[in-house]
Amino acid sequence: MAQHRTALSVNVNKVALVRNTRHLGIPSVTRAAELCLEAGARGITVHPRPDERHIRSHDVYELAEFMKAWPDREYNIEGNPSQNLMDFIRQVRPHQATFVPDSEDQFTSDHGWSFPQDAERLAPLVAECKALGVRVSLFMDPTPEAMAAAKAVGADRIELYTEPYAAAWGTPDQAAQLERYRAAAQAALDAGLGVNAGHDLNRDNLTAFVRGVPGVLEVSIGHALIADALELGYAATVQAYNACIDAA
Ligand SMILES: CC(=O)[C@@H](O)[C@H](O)COP(=O)(O)O
Ligand SMILES: NCC(=O)COP(=O)(O)O
Repeated sequence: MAQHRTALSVNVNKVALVRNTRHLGIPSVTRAAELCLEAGARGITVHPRPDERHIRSHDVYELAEFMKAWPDREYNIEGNPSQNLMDFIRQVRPHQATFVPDSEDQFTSDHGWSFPQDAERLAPLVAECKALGVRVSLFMDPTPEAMAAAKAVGADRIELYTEPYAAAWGTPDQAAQLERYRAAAQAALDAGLGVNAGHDLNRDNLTAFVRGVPGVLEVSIGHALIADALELGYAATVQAYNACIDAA
């Protein structure tokens, strides 16, 4: 059993994706967030991409207003600080900004920041967030050697990009992948960083991840969780994911 309970932050991008296929406003992104928080999610995540394919600007602001009624829960906004993210951070001041090095038209996130290449442009943006009172997490591949550099640019946390772990689930590579993430998380902890994780986590692979990777403070989960919610409903789904965390 982990020493702390890993927080579940529900990414509601995919609710907006369905909503955007009509002009009817359903399904509601804020109602989804409300049902997830009522069921025990510890936070809400959005990744407003520049093309607004799912989360749109108005969603970011409406969720910011909505989250004021949930002062003990976390609002996490993800994105590339060289694109649209910083304007949202300046206006909304969420609890956490997760910097992700996606291109403008990226299909989905598929890699973390690179050091030393990205250090010079990240440092002032990290500093600006922290001056605004916003915690900064950097989306990172599971590379232990990069963690000291992430700390050096001022980040509070890193978010381990977990798609390679998820892709290896149920294959002979599973144990080796988990070991990569364990080592990367330990290096982050040793550097004084908090550890988040996300991308393609699901009800099958979550427990082993939280059990095997030290110090995971938060998992942000969207695609699989919202797919499960189509079958089970938001409340039962959030409870099931929290049960996966507790089973670790
Ligand atoms: C950083 C990360 O892994 C998530 O933000 C993920 O990319 C969600 O974005 P999509 O919902 O657009 O795939
Ligand atoms: N930061 C990861 C996230 O928010 C959700 O990723 P996914 O579960 O949609 O792959």
